[in-house]
Amino acid sequence: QEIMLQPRPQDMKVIGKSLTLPEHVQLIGADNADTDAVNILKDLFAGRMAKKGFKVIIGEKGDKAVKKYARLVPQKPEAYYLSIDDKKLVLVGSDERGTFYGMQTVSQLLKEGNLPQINITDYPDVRYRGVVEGFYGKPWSYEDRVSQLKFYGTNKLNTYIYGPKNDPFHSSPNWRKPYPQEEAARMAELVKLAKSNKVDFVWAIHPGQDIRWNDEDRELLLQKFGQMYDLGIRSFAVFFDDISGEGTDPLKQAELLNYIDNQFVKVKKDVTPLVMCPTEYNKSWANLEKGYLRTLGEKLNPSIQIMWTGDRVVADIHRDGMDWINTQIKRPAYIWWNFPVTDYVRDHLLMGPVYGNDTDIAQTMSGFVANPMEHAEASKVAIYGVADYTWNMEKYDPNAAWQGSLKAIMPTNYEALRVFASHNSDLGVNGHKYRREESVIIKPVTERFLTAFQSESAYPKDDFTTLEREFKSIVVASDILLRSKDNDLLIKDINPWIKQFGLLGQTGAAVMDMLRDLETSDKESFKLDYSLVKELKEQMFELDATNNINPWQPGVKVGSLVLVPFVNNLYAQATERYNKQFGENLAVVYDYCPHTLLSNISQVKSLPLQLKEKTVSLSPSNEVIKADKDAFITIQLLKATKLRSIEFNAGKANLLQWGELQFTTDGENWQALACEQDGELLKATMGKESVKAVRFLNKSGVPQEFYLRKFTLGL
Ligand SMILES: CC(=O)N[C@@H]1[C@@H](O)[C@H](O)C(CO)=C[C@H]1N
Repeated sequence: QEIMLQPRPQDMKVIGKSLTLPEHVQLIGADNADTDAVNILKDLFAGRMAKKGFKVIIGEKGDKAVKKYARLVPQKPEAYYLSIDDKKLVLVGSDERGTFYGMQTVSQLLKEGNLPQINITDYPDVRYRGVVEGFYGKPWSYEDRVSQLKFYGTNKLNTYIYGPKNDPFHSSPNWRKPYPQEEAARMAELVKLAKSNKVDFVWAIHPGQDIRWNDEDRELLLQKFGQMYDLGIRSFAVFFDDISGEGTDPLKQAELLNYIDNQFVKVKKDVTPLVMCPTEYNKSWANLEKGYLRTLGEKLNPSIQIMWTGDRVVADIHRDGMDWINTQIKRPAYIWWNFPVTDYVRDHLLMGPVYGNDTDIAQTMSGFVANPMEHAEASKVAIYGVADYTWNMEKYDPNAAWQGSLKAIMPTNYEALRVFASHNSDLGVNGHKYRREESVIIKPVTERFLTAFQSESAYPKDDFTTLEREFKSIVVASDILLRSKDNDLLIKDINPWIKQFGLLGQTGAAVMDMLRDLETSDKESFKLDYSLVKELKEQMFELDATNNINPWQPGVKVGSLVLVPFVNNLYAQATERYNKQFGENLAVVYDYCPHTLLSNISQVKSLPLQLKEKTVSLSPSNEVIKADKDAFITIQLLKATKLRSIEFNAGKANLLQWGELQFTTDGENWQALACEQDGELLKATMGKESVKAVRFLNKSGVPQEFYLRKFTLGL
C-alpha cells in the first residue's frame, strides 16, 4: 500500500516486498555516525544487536563505513540516502542532520515490525525551517516547549526562534538584564533538548523600543548575548518590529547588527548566521522614499538574514512578493509567516490546513518559520503542515498534511479532532483582513438549505438529514475529545472551545427539531425545542463571557464562519415562521453587533467591534498605529444612549497633548469630553447627555504614532 512519510520525501522507490524485522542486526559505522541518529537506531533495533546478521550501515559522507555509497547522497545540507533490501539497510547523511533525518524516516517505515524494501534520496527545499515563538500573549510553558522541540526533530524542522513578545527579558526594557537563575537553567535544558533533536535554538532580543544608540547599550546587548551563549545558545536574532522612535533608524540598526556580527558571531566561530527582523517587515509598510529596506540591504553584512512577513503583516507568501523583497534587501528573505498566530483574534483557534503559499518559491527564501498560537499543542496542526511544505514544496498537499497532522496529534481520537478542527479554522473579522476556509464540506448544504427554507419551498430532505447528522457528530466529537487520553496538554488547553463546540452541536440539533415541529404543526414540541435553543444559546453566551478573558479579544468562538450564523439564521426564521403560522410572538434574539466603527486610519478601519453584556469595545491591535493629521476613530451607536463610561488607551502618556476624546449627541456637532488620565489610560467624566457617537481625534496637525490598547464604551 502507498507509503506515506512526513515530510514527503523528494524521491522514493519501493524495490521489493516488505521484510519482517531481522532477528539479528549487525551495526557497521555506528561509532563514527551521528550520535543522535545512532541512539534512535539502537532504540529501534533494541535486543537485536549481534556480531553477525542483517547489516545496518550508517554514517556521513566521508566516513569509511559508507564510502561505497557516498556518491548517492545529494550534495546538499541535511540530505540523506537510504536503501533497504533483504541483505542490508544503508543510511548515509550528507551531514549529521541528514543522517538524523534519515533515521526519522526509518522510524516511520518501521511500522508494525516490518520494513519495506526501498530506496529513498531526500533533502529539504528550504534551508531554515521551523517556528518563531514570536507572538503577544502568554508565552509557551517549559512543558510546551519540550513537546515542541521533540515534534520538530520528528518532523525534520531545524529552527526554533525564541522571541515571546511578553517575556520581559526578551523585550524592552529588561533585555539588558540576565535571566534569573531558575529561568536560565530551564533555558539551558531546552537548548540541550533542541540540540539532540537537531534544532537550532535561536535566542532573539527585542531592544528597539528603548535602545539608545550608544556604546553602553551596545555592550549591554553583547553582554546579554554572551550570557545566552554561556547557556548553550549558538544562534541569535535581533527583532526591530512593532516599535516607534529612535530605534527605527535603519543605519543605526545596520551598524549595531554588523557590530554584533563582527565582534560576536564571527569571533565565536560556532554561532550560526545572525537573523534580524526589520521594522518595515511587510510590503504594505515599505516607505521607498525613506529607503529603509534599501539601506538594510546595502549596509547589512551579507550573511545576516532579514525576516519578512509578506505583502502585509498577516499574508500568504507569493512569488511576486518574494522577487520584490529580495531585490530590496539584496538577499533571499527569511520568511516569518504569521500563521497560525491568534494574538489578534484570541477568541479563535486556527486548526485548519496550511495553504495559500506558492509552491514554486523555495529557492527565493533562506528560511520559513511560522508564528504559532499561544496554544502550543493546537499549533502543531499548522506546524506539521509547514514541515511538509518547507521540506518538499512542489509536492505539498495541504489536505493530506492536515489529515496527517491530526493523526500525529491524536492517534486514537483523530476522527473527533478532525470534526472539531474542520469547524475551527477561520479567524472571524479582524484588523489584518486575513481569513481562512472553514466548514468547507457542509457550507454549500447550509446555504442551499437556508435559501430553500426562506423561499418557503420544501427543503431537500437529504439536506435536512445531512445537517442533523453534522450537528450530532459535533456533539459526539466534543464528548469524545473531552474524555480523550490521546493528548492531555491539548485537551486541557482548548477545553473551553471543545465545550463550546458541544453546545453548538446541541443547539444546531435542537433547531433542526424546531423545523421538524413546524412540519408536523406540533406547537407544544416547537415551544419546547425553542426554549431548549434559547437555553443553549444562553449557555454559549455565558461560556463566552466567562472563559479566556483577556483585554484583547476575550471569549470562546467556534464555528464562527458558517455554523454559528447558519444556526442563528435558521432559529430566527423558524421562530418568525412559527409566530406567523400560529399568531404568536416568541422573541427572536439576534446576536450581532448593531454599532458601527468609523475611521480614516487604514490599520484601524477593519478592526471588529466587540459587544459584551454591558460594553462595546474596539478590538485592540499589536502594531504601531500610524495616524495622519486629522485621523479619527469613531464608535457610533445604533441609537443615542446614556453611557456609563468611556475609556481610551493609546499606550502613550502624552496623549492629551495631541489627541482629544469627543462625543456627539446628534452625529453632527462634536464637543470635547472632559477626561482624567492615569498612566496611559484616558477616562472621560460622564455628563447627562445621551451619546450617539464617541471619537478619538488627532488634532495636533501632524502625524502621530501610538498603540491601540483600549477603546471601550460602558453601555
Ligand atoms: C514580525 C511580526 O509579525 N511582528 C508582530 C508579531 O509579534 C505578532 O505576533 C503579529 C501577529 O499578530 C504581528 C506583528 N505585529
